Amino acid sequence: MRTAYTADQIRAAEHVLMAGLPPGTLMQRAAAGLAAACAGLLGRVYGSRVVLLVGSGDNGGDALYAGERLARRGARVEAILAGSRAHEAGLAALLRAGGRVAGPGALTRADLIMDGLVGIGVSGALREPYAGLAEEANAARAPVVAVDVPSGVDASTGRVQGAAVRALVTVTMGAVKTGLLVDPGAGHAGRVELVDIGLGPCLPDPDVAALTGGDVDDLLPRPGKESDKYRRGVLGVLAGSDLYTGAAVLAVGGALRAGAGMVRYAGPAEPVAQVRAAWPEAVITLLDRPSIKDVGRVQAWVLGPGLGTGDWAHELAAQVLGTGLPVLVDADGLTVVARDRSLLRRAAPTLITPHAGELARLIRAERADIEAARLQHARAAAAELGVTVLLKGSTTVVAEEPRPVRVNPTGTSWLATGGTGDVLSGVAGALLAQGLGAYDAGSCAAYLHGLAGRLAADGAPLAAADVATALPAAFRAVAAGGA
Ligand SMILES: NC(=O)C1=CN([C@@H]2O[C@H](COP(=O)(O)OP(=O)(O)OC[C@H]3O[C@@H](n4cnc5c(N)ncnc54)[C@H](OP(=O)(O)O)[C@@H]3O)[C@@H](O)[C@H]2O)[C@@H](O)CC1
Ligand SMILES: [K+]
Repeated sequence: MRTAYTADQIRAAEHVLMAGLPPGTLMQRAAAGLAAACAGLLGRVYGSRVVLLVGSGDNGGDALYAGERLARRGARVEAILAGSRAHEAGLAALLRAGGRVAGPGALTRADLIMDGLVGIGVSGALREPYAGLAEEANAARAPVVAVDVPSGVDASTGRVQGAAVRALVTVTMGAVKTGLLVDPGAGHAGRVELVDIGLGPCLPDPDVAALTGGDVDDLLPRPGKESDKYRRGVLGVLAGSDLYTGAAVLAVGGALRAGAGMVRYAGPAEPVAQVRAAWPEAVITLLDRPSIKDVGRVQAWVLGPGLGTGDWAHELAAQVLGTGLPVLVDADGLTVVARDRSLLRRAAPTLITPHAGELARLIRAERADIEAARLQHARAAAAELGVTVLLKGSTTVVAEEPRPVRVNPTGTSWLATGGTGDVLSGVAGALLAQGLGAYDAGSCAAYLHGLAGRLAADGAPLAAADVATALPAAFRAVAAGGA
């Protein structure tokens, strides 16, 4: 499990750790790790040109001391001082080692740029000249190594207001910051390398966590010798309408490929015909009225993809949400519950899987605000609605009170295409039916779906059905430890 922390959590932990150490110890540990990461990127340090962007705080201090170390190994190190002051001892050390102070023009001749403008001490959008320097660094040909966080990214949330550095690598000190795992910040951070400065024992419970392939493998239910199709978990899928048939096919496909012992599909004639043709494995109930009475026993429900939003959908929603079983609500199901949020008041687990627009309707917020601050909104929605929230998008996050938000590390932009959400709902529903809690089912499903998306896309556009087809490969990659 990869864990991450807010700026306040890091500061508090640093405070405790620093109290027992000689002054400057942590910054030297940080600088040593930073210099080693830069040396690794440069390959040959001697003679290379390193340009430091140095802000007025300790983030600049880290850069100056790392610059000193590289200068002692023969690099030509130049520091651009962005603030009215700079870390005094750090600057003196750099100058003693042969480094010098330069103007912004130095950026064009750099082999490597170190971004030490601001770290966890930033507040608000970057001011000038910091903002302009961030943009010049982004435009330069040299790779950028961000110190602790890319300047302009909020370390606690991943929010970006205005200009922000785009790094190839972010070398982060002591612990990963939440903003490095959540877009848009994650998109600016590049590869995140953690420098151990001894903070571990001082850290509180994490703010967010990201599953690894190994974690997913540990969480996934495996059929045992005693398993039969009923004991492995039966999923009921209420999806599709005479107008939208594809959603039903994709949701059932996702569920069948995600290990459900059996998938029961119930719907009107058109999607029934399509599901029957695509998935002879599914057990089908043709509905001539909105009732789950004749569907048979299930361990969990998926409600919503392509279901429509009229009385039919509302009646089915009321019935499944009235059961004591886990229910996943997606797509049209979300529109129905947004109109009548009392449907979500229930004791059994409920996993909702909105994208930003659907969540906006549910919690009466603006879509743009949700996209800019995904974590906070997912968390707030989970608390307000009393459900587990899987918020889909550039970074998919899973929030459930009172646990750390799970941030999904897999995925590809190619997944932003119609129907992939239907596959995801089938996968998560199948995991619910197999007995995983909503939090684990949601985060494992997001991981596997994102990985299947990557495998299916492989650098080219994909169709949602390809994601379902790639699911077995994703399961195998996780089991083999290769994901
Ligand atoms: N503590 C530790 O033990 C360790 C800390 N470490 C390192 O220290 C970093 C934190 O250092 P920090 O607290 O000095 O804050 P930092 O990120 O440099 O920024 C503050 C400065 O930025 C400025 N500024 C603020 N907002 C701005 C804006 N919008 N636009 C422009 N400028 C803005 C603000 O200027 P002012 O407003 O005061 O003029 C202030 O001077 C941390 O990320 C890590 O790298 C490591 O060495 C490990 C040990
Ligand atoms: K920085």
